[in-house]
Amino acid sequence: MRISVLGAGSWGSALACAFSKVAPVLLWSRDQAQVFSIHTKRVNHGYLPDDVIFPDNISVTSDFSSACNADLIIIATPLNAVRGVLAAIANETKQIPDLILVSKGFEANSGKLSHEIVNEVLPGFKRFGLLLGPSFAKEVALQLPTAITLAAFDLSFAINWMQKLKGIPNFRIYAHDDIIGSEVGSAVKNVLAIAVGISDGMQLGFNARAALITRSLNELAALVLALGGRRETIYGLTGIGDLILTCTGDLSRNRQVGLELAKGKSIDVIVNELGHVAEGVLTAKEIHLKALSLGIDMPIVASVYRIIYENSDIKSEVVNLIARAQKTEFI
Ligand SMILES: NC(=O)C1=CN([C@@H]2O[C@H](COP(=O)(O)OP(=O)(O)OC[C@H]3O[C@@H](n4cnc5c(N)ncnc54)[C@H](O)[C@@H]3O)[C@@H](O)[C@H]2O)C=CC1
Ligand SMILES: O=C(CO)COP(=O)(O)O
Repeated sequence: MRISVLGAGSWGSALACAFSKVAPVLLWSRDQAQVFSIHTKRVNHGYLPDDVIFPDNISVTSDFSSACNADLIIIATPLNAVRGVLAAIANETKQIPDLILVSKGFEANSGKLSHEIVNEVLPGFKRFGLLLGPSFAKEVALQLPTAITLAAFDLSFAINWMQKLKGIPNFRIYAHDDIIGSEVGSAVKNVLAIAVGISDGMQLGFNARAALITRSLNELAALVLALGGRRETIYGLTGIGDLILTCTGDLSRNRQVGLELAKGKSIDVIVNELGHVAEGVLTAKEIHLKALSLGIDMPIVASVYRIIYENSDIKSEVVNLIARAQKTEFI
């Protein structure tokens, strides 16, 4: 079994390390200097801790063609690069290998989810799944216990790869067949983590954090159901699981964006300083527009949208959230 991972950022590198426990892995990066550095130093400085040493059965390449020659390709770029990567694979080979996508978000401008992008770029192609759930790259790379969901429209695809990837230490995969619910939860939680980061950064307290996470789950649930996901998925790893992780774990880049916004920094400065993708920034706009067009009430997402895109005052947004018209809890 040959596995290729496309994208040598934090998550692609962590997954390469994890999958190398069950098969040889070819890690592709578009950056030749990075390939040379990983090849010679066996670390991916700036993306994973320097004490994560790449095992010998991970090879690194900038040759896209050789990376397409695999039994399984993992696409681990930011979501907005997925369309181009899929097109490049289709351009490279007629025999497209099984694909697992791991990006979280809605595509900028189109508002599409990963599975919709696959359907557009590779019409009729069915052998793909999404690996999503609460999983900080650093902790996976350090082999700390992680449970994650592999969702596919065809459950047998997910079960097949769940079984083939068995044996990665401390990495437990659950198969699932609700791609839409899994994807939507994974995309929305990033925006909500920015909100919780703002609240924590403003030191609004533990009550506020609990309230925000709970009401966030309500918003996440509303969008999952409106877009055709299943209710049970909301309470799974890609729903509440990843929401809790990203809202409370300081390793989250999205939470960090919120913490920095609370200090009064501009979003451009924050994104520039971060040096890694925080999908919630672009996704906030897509989800806000989607909620408006579907008539779904998502006040926390709307606040994050206004703070990022309309330079709205953070303190006023907090006041407005609390002062919203009274309502029953579950309607
Ligand atoms: N870091 C994490 O803990 C986790 C990240 N994810 C998701 O994985 C995706 C990637 O995240 P990270 O690896 O953390 O981001 P990152 O910012 O650490 O790395 C992104 C990598 O993608 C590369 N890249 C960007 N555009 C590209 C393109 N057009 N073609 C080829 N390579 C390109 C960059 O050069 C960089 O190496 C995101 O959607 C994120 O939400 C999912 C689970 C965990
Ligand atoms: O998706 C993640 C963990 O499951 C990573 O979250 P961040 O992108 O906010 O770091």
